[in-house]
This record gives sequence, structure tokens and C-alpha cells, in this order.
Amino acid sequence: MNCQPTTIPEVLLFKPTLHGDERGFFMETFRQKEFDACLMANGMAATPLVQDNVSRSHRHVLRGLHFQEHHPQGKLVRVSQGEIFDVAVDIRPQSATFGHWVGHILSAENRLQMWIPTGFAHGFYVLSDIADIVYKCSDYYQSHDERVIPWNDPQLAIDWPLEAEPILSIKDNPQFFCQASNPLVMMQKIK
Ligand SMILES: Cc1cn([C@H]2C[C@H](O)[C@@H](COP(=O)(O)OP(=O)(O)O[C@H]3O[C@@H](C)C(=O)[C@@H](O)[C@H]3O)O2)c(=O)[nH]c1=O
Repeated sequence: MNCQPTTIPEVLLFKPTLHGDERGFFMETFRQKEFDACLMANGMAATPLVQDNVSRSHRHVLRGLHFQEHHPQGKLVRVSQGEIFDVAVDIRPQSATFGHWVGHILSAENRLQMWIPTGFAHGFYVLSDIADIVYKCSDYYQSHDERVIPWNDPQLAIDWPLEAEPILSIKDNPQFFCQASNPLVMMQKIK
């Protein structure tokens, strides 16, 4: 498993080795020991991943930007079918890259996985008819702790590769957001 930092050094891209033969292919998509070695090689602590999720979305669905406030989750995101533009936003107030974002195309074809550490908000936009996202998390989902940052926050100015108006859930629709107190972005306590 090859791993490289992105423009935000703690956000990593992983590419599993693919073993192809006449039957098709085989790849290990996650190995805790190698994953930890990559984190440590990039100055981060080893991180057990405790929850595994799958979501399916249609073309032009945008989910995000999400994070948990008191129980932050690191997320290792990959795509098993289709293609997405995956985004991590640094929301660590003390960070040199606070407010910066990084976005990469993840697809079943390119096999890339993005590591979004704790202290980041996460979202994605779907570029294929269907996209199946598979992601492992470093802490458990807690609905009451989930927070949303508007996907189109002008201060973040994320350059989404929009092909059409995004399809949003109600909680992700900035139209339904309250006024915010956060200095960088509007945040909403959603539950
Ligand atoms: C995220 C999540 C949701 N759910 C439930 C709650 C709800 O009934 C249903 C759909 O949840 P949501 O609408 O919150 O799903 P979604 O909008 O896909 O939320 C996800 O978005 C991406 C961008 C992330 O980064 C994830 O961490 C998560 O926040 O699934 C769980 O049971 N466990 C989970 O871990």
C-alpha cells in the first residue's frame, strides 16, 4: 500500500496494490498495521478504525460538509463503484492550514483512498451515475454530535467540479441553516 501526503500534510492518499490475473484482480483495501505505519511516517499517531460504512449516491448528490464536534472521526474513504470529488476541510483552529481544503477524485478505477484525520470536515460530490462510498471511521457515529458546514461557504470557496445543481439532504441545504457564531464558517447544530 502506497501512501502520500496531499497539500494539507495530514490528509493522505493511499493506493492499494492490485494483483491482476486471468480471473480478475485481488487487492487488500485496508491493513491496520500498514495504515498505522503510513500515519506515523507522516507525523501522526497510530489510529484504530472502529466503524465501517457504505453509502450509495446518485449523480450530482453532494453530501457534507460533516464532522463530529466532541467525538471527532478520522475517515478513510474509498469508492467501490463510480467516481466522486472528495473534500477535506481543516477546521483545527490552531492549524497552519485552518480553513484550507483539499479535494481529489476518488474512483473505483483509480483505487485511491483519502485519509481525513480528526479535526477535518468531510464532503463529496458524485460524478458518476451511481457512486458507492466505503469509509472506515476512527470513532463511532453519534447523531447528536454531528455538525454541518455549508458546502458552498464563501470563505472556504471550495472549487467543486459541479456539473449541475447539487442534490442535497435537508440537513445539508444551506437554505435551512441558522445564523452562525463560528468565525470561519457557519455551523449548525443539527440535532
Ligand atoms: C453517518 C451515519 C448515518 N447513520 C444513519 C442516520 C440517518 O438515518 C441515515 C443517513 O445519515 P446521513 O444523512 O447523516 O448520511 P450522510 O449525509 O451520508 O452522512 C455522512 O456524510 C459524509 C460526507 C461523512 O463524512 C460521514 O461521516 C457522514 O456524516 O443513516 C447511521 O446510522 N450511522 C452513521 O454512521
